[in-house]
Amino acid sequence: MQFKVTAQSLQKTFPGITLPAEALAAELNLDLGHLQLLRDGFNEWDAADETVCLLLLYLIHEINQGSLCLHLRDERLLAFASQLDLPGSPEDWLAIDWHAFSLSGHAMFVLANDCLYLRKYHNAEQQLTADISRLITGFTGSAFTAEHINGVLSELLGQLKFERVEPKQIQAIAICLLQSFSIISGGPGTGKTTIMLSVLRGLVKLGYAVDSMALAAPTGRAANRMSEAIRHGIQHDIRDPDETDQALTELEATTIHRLLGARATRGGFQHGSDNPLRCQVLVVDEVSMVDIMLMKQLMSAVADDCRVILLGDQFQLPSVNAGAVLSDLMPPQEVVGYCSEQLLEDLQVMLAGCPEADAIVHSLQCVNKPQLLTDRVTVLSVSKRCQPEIAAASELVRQGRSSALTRLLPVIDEVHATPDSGLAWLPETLNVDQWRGFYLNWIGRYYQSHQGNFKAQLDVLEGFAETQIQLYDNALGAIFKVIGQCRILTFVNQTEVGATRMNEVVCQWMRSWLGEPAGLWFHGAVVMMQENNHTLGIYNGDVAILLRASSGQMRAVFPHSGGYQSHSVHVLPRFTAAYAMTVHKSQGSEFTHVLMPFPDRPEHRLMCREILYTGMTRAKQSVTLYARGVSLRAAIERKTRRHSGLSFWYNPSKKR
Ligand SMILES: Nc1ncnc2c1ncn2[C@@H]1O[C@H](COP(=O)(O)OP(=O)(O)OP(=O)(O)O)[C@@H](O)[C@H]1O
Repeated sequence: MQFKVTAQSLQKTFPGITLPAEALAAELNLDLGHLQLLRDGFNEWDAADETVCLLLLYLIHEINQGSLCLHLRDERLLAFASQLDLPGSPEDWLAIDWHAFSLSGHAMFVLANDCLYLRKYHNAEQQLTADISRLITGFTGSAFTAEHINGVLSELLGQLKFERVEPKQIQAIAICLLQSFSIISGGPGTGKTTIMLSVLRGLVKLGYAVDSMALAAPTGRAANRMSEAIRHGIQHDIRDPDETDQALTELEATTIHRLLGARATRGGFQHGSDNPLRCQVLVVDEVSMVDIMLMKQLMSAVADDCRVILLGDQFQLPSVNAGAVLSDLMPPQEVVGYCSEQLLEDLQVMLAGCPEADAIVHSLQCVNKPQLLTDRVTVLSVSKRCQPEIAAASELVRQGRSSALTRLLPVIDEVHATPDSGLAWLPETLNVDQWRGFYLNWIGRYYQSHQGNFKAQLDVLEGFAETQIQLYDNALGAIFKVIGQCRILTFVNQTEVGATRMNEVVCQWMRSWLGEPAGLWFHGAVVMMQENNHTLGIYNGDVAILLRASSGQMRAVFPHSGGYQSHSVHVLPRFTAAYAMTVHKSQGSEFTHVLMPFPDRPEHRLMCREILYTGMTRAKQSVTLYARGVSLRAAIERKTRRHSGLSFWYNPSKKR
């Protein structure tokens, strides 16, 4: 938990140094923990002057914004320095002897490639780089020739039920079978899970045992979705699944923390370089949510004979903690689609007989000096699930094209005009009561138009027999379909456009619509967990419906392994209403219709492209934005920027 630093605490921490404390506290994202570390240092360092102090405060700010380091030539730093009359230039700052600043005999900072690091982040970055290199160049597991893969690949493609497998999907499967380390990035519905399934099936055909495979994701909910997706894929997308497919459906994905054996009390992990994981294939999903420290630990625990496949969407929100590992590992836009001559030759052999072979080969360009990751990444871009207008609009957001997007958005002025399909923009002109009326109408429309599936089924479930939940599959199925219809996704928790307030207002309306008495919770309330409970198999972000059971007790019912499970509300982790949730919480979920209200301050720090992109791409059918034009433009134009030294994997000689 971070405590916001005040001007007063800054002055107290650095009494000998004249600082524009008010400006610093207002503009920088500082925390007390890091500040105390600097205070301890300043007591020991003779050479620390005002410039050092300000640069280190800016370093803390950058770390708290998710960067691993401070780029000493960064334009924003230069603008900030000139605003504060900070003496010197980047050349002077680079010439400071940063190694001289140590605490208890340990150097605290590292300067590398014009970037200033706290040592722990530099070490993490170095170790991650070394481990990924090791997994690529020192792989000791089974490798397959292109000829060998050719037979398996055509069998795999022939077993997919789709009318057309996209060229990039085929390329991704081929690359994952060929390479010991590969990454697939793509937006929602572009087929990452489908590819993963084909790759796992291919590896089984090539001789890997199902029990040598491990699946992991950063959160329990994402891990659950991964296992469910495999079961669903085998059932629906594969022609004539056989026994090994059946075995694959039994693979249970786990959280990365659990896989690594995180120690609850002593901290640290059981698995690392000295005690590697035993799996020979590791697939990690939702990698955009994994921070540098966890990724470093995970890669260090992967044995030399293990294949690694990373899946995620590089354009989604980066991890809560420091780093943007997935996007750092992906190629910059200008080198997407580049590969080595060797890969091109291999692809020609692997794809022999495949009707898409020419399209794939012609979409690639050879580079003279391939780097470590050049031949190991595939970007998927055709969504097989998302409504085309939403896909096109989210692409404009991703590219930061605010004018093009605002031109594309149909402007509406009332709730009845919100579309059943596609996009709409309601410019923010409503007063508080009108705004509440708007979103109650919006939510009410979906719940009321499905009354028979929601209100009527709640009557069926009133006083349900808690030990025989399987008897209510139909009623619960109908209810969860309605719950998945609509969600308000917010940037913030507080204010009239924040999840907390909106949930209160919606709960009040729901209670009265359902005719429920006053009280803390009610029969039919839709709720979301805010913590994990591994024993119950319940995870942060899981959504449940509260129902009164035959015992009179309120119970929460969750979808679980194709059926449902119920728990007394008294044993649940902390939970909240789920009609509105922050975009951060919605990661990995999908809804038919999404309403996104923007904070009215365009300069709000959460107003950024990645949040808007992540929120919009949660919607399958319609997105309605409630925003001032200036806020909408600000969000699209502000890109999250996290500095690290990891982005040199494609062209190390390129200067930033
Ligand atoms: N080539 C294809 N043709 C038709 N449908 C496809 C194709 N590829 C995948 N699908 C279907 O599209 C849907 C989305 O695919 P999948 O779940 O693999 O995407 P994803 O990228 O993993 O999505 P998410 O990020 O939301 O988990 C699935 O229902 C899948 O069956």
